[in-house]
Amino acid sequence: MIEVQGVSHQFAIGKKGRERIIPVLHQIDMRVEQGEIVAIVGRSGSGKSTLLNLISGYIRPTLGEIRIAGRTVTKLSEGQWADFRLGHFGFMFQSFQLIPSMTAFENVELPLVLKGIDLAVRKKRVDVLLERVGLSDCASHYPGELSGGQQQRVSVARALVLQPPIVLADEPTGSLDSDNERQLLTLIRELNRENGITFLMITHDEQVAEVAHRTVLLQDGRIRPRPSRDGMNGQGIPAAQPAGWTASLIEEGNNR
Ligand SMILES: Nc1ncnc2c1ncn2[C@@H]1O[C@H](COP(=O)(O)OP(=O)(O)OP(=O)(O)O)[C@@H](O)[C@H]1O
Repeated sequence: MIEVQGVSHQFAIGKKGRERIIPVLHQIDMRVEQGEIVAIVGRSGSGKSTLLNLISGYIRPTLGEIRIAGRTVTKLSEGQWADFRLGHFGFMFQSFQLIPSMTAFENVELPLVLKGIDLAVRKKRVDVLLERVGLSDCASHYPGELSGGQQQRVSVARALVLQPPIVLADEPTGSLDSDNERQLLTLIRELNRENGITFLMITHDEQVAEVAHRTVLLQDGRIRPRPSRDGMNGQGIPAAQPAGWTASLIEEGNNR
């Protein structure tokens, strides 16, 4: 599903002609199978966000190739990337990134509006998702009227509204207390199991890493083997057979 092959990345900072080169990632090879939950862990500055930004096409690798769902995305133009992102990724962030002047319903609906989806379909999809994340009663609330855990669940619903096969998450539980963190992790596991969604998550948090099928450790821009719970080296644990999007979350009958 996601294949990173021989990817290296360096940033150039400073004035043109007098740039300083900062090598960040070195020869990264990584595969994420459909239906896996994979956690990327590593110390601050080890290159986790850079790797996620490369996979989501916000930056291009200095060297190497990335394939997602069989497509070589490192060759896409900016415009093609924008379309590809909409069709393949949902995003979750530590800071939720909800729009404060929009209700929970409108925040979740926004990607559908941007995609030009019809009002009746939008309403049905948003209602189903808000119910799925346990927030039907809060549809008309503004983010400022919701707890941190509820805001993060709105952002999960928004990440899923275009039915992406992959969710990329950067410290998704970073600003949650332990109860809300537990609830969110349970939700992620259920969404993975019931709908076959692939999750690739950056985390500093062992609890988050524990819901993952496996963990990838980045150290100084290189992938290091990290023992997994069953004693394998963290690469290649077979993914659970995903049920697919049509299973239970969205029941419109016209999905992938
Ligand atoms: N746009 C940029 N320009 C120059 N250097 C950058 C840029 N983005 C990241 N870096 C550098 O790349 C290195 C890796 O940063 P990155 O954000 O990928 O690490 P990280 O593992 O995600 O860290 P953290 O856990 O603190 O978020 C750091 O030394 C950082 O300063």
